[in-house]
Amino acid sequence: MTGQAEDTKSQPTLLSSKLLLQHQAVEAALNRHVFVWKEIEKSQKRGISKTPRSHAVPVSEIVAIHHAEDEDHTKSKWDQKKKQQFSQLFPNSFTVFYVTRTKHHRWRCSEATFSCSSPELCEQWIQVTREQLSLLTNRPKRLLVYINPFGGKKRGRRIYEDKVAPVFQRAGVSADVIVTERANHARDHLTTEANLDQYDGVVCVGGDGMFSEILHGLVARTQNDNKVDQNRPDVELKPCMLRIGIIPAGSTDCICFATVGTNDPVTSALHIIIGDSQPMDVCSVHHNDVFLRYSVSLLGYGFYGDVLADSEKKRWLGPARYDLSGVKAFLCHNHYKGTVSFLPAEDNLGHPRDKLQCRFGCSICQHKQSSKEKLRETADEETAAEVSSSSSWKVICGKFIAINAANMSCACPRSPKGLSPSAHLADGTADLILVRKCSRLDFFRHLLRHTNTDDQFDHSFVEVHRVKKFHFEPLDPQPLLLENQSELPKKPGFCPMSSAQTTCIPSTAHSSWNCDGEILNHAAIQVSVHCQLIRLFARGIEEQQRV
Ligand SMILES: CCCCCCCCCCCCC/C=C/[C@@H](O)[C@H](CO)NC(=O)CCCCCCCCCCCCCCC
Ligand SMILES: Nc1ncnc2c1ncn2[C@@H]1O[C@H](COP(=O)(O)OP(=O)(O)OP(=O)(O)O)[C@@H](O)[C@H]1O
Ligand SMILES: [Ca+2]
Repeated sequence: MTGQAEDTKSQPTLLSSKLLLQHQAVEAALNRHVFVWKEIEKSQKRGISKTPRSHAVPVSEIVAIHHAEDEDHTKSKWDQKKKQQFSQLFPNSFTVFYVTRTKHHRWRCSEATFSCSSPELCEQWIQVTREQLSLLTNRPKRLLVYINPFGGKKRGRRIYEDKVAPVFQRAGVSADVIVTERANHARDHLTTEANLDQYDGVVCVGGDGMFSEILHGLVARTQNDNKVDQNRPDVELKPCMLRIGIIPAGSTDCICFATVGTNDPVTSALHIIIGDSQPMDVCSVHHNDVFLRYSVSLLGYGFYGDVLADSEKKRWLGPARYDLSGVKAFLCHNHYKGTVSFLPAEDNLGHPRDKLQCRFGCSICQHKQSSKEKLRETADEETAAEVSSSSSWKVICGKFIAINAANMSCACPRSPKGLSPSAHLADGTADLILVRKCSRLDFFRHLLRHTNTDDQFDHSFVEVHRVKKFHFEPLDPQPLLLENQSELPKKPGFCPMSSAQTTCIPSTAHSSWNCDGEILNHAAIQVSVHCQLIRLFARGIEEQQRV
């Protein structure tokens, strides 16, 4: 039995009785925190006595409780029929649906059906359990769902209808669904139209691009409602009240993977139902005094900018476009001149190479949360100014193959540990990775380390800093105009001081920024990390799986 089951002893029991679980007599008990059932001593069979098994489910992980005969839309016709037959044999039965953990951080909705000795007892179990569930105020009741029908392998709608909607229905979560009709439909609807008062959360069904739409819509709406000007690079943004759920149906699903540990629609649906909450940092990106975009995962100039710029022309290839463009960018082996200046984070926020990974209940992110709250409570602006000026700006000038700012690990199926394995989801910092000009073989070694256990920062040409803000200036801020304009590359991605004089055209010495999978129009940018600006229906990656 788990530690939580031990809790039954210290908490007053709300209900306990003998029940039948698949012909096996059990002693079941419910208190505020846990529902436990224990087999009543089994009769000795052929002289072998079996140890009675017991099971404990935290109330916070109970999805729902229903009469066993209730219709269940998650079941096939065959299973429905079997259920009906069972209900005829055992009329006073109820089914408890609860979270179970399987391999690779996947969650599933399991069920156990208990038969009672009377209809009154059955009603009592259902009522008392539902009362306990209603006390869990963090659970959403009504959601606004946006589905991108064209994301990833174009299976968003099917994924939602087949895997997610039935589980929401079982849990009594209602959803207003909007299938998007164009890019930025979800963003615009959230920013100006949606009546958000009636919802407990917003869910996107799609990839990182779709998440980015929800992020931009929700953050813009919150700032507009609070009269905060997003164009001011130094402004303190208002945190968003509604949580965001991600049902993964995209090409990379990096944000889902790095906050849940897997890109599995049912797992995400269960995290939403039980009302998990994971705060997350958001980077604002400005060009001078003009707001460009927000980023939560990767801001990448050079290699990842070039990969993205090229991959946009190959959208028809689906998720494979990134691999093809990745190989192309690798072969081009471009490097770019520029100046990076950054404001380092305080020492107590760890270091990108300290091997302390951000996990469920991460102490670094929690510490940050409580100090942020304390600061808000005292409204002590002097202390705030002191904290933010505790370190000074550093400047690095050079030739870079890649400049990556990872606001979180960026773990994804392509790279399970991510671009910066020790980056934190909610610490108010990003890890700034500078990959200087090096040989193609060295860069290959560096890339390869994203897929194995070796340290990708352990190279002389790579440096990594934990930062709160950074600026980038390309060496030549004005794009160089060639005499013959037709010689200019169509996208800024493939260009410049290529050491591989293959198909790459020498030109402007500029790459472009990949901002969570969107190309930015400016190379010179100013970036600030806004600590815990949003919250997701997630809990971070769980350390040990209880299988
Ligand atoms: C030798 C194998 C090395 C493999 C190295 C893989 C490193 C992969 C790191 C992935 C980091 C993803 C960060 C997430 C960014 C998202 O906000 C964004 C939106 O979805 N996704 C992309 O921009 C999509 C970016 C996708 C980037 C894919 C890069 C693939 C590189 C392949 C290089 C192959 C060299 C082979 C030489 C023969
Ligand atoms: N109905 C629509 N028609 C066309 N584009 C759309 C529609 N709805 C959303 N989009 C856009 O499609 C883009 C890609 O969506 P999404 O992220 O879901 O899938 P993806 O293929 O995995 O892309 P990514 O690589 O960004 O994860 C998003 O930038 C979004 O703005
Ligand atoms: Ca962070």
